[in-house]
Amino acid sequence: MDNSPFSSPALQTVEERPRIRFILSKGAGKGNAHKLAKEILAQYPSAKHTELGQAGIYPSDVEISLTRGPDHVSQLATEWAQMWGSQGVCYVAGGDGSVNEVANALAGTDCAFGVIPAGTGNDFARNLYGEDTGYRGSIELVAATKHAQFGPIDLLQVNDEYCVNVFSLGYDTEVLRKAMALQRRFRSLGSSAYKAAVLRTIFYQKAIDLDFEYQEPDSPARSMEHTCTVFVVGNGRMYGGGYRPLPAAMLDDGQADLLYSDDLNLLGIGRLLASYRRGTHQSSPKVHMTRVGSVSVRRSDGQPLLWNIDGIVFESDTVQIKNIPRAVNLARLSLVSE
Ligand SMILES: Nc1ncnc2c1ncn2[C@@H]1O[C@H](COP(=O)(O)OP(=O)(O)OP(=O)(O)O)[C@@H](O)[C@H]1O
Repeated sequence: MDNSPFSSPALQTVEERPRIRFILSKGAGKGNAHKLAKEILAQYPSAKHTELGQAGIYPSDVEISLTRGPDHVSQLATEWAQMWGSQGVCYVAGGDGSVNEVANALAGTDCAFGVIPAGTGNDFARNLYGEDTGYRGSIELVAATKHAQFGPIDLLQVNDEYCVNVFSLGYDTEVLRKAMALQRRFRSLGSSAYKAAVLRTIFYQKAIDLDFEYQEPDSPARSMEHTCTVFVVGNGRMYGGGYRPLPAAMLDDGQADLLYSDDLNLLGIGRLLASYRRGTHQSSPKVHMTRVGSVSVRRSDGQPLLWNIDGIVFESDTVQIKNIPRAVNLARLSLVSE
């Protein structure tokens, strides 16, 4: 795969993980879960539909489970891990929130997970498969599960949660919060909600005075006081529906990528967003990037900090981030067109 987000080759083949559960997240994207279930049955005619609490009741290697409530993604994954351990894999069809929930449920277990993009932004999936694959691509990926390979990836531990893709704070998170509110009102907006949200937050305060400390590999910890408009840490490369703040991040290299910017005015933010697309922001003197094993950050004024992991918003006084190498096993799927 060109521009691969993996630094090491896969370790396992599909024969070693024959027990498959497709978890179809009904809260994600444009609500294609039922359509996708039919496509899975076309690929795996002996697959059985099961609900939470019914794992393994049929003698079938492949189960299709539609979520019936907000906690079902993680509960269905936990149940599968408990039942099949190192023989198991959960493919989650959903967006970044659903992927985050599966990764949190399976971190530290032997069960693997894979991703069939079916959300709105699908930023984690874009790391894996290039630009948004669309519905047709998702169908191809269902077929590709028959040739999956598996390898461990890192997760960020952010306070008490795991992050599979990207952590960011401040103005980014305000944009995200607005975009989510717009998507709830107008589901058909899809990822255009992020652009609309940038326009709606144009007069918000964009820079925050931060106190932070980070640890680069084999170096003493560095402490900083800095006014930042953008502050991003991740193992994934993209956020916000395809913006690419961390273009060189690897999912499995044992380190996270950190980007922080200086205080940017409106024009500076516009330039940064445009150069994210091209990956040219790395040469800007207003943008600082490095690789880290851990980061801690808080607002200099002691106020609570607004932050998000994988598009899920949180608020806390301080944030402790630690990269956990090889924390969970991921299925690597190849699109035919790659
Ligand atoms: N049946 C359900 N009822 C209510 N919530 C559900 C149900 N099934 C799944 N969910 C929740 O809906 C949320 C869907 O968010 P997700 O991030 O996956 O999709 P998205 O917001 O469309 O995509 P993205 O984050 O990539 O923009 C998840 O938190 C998931 O747990």
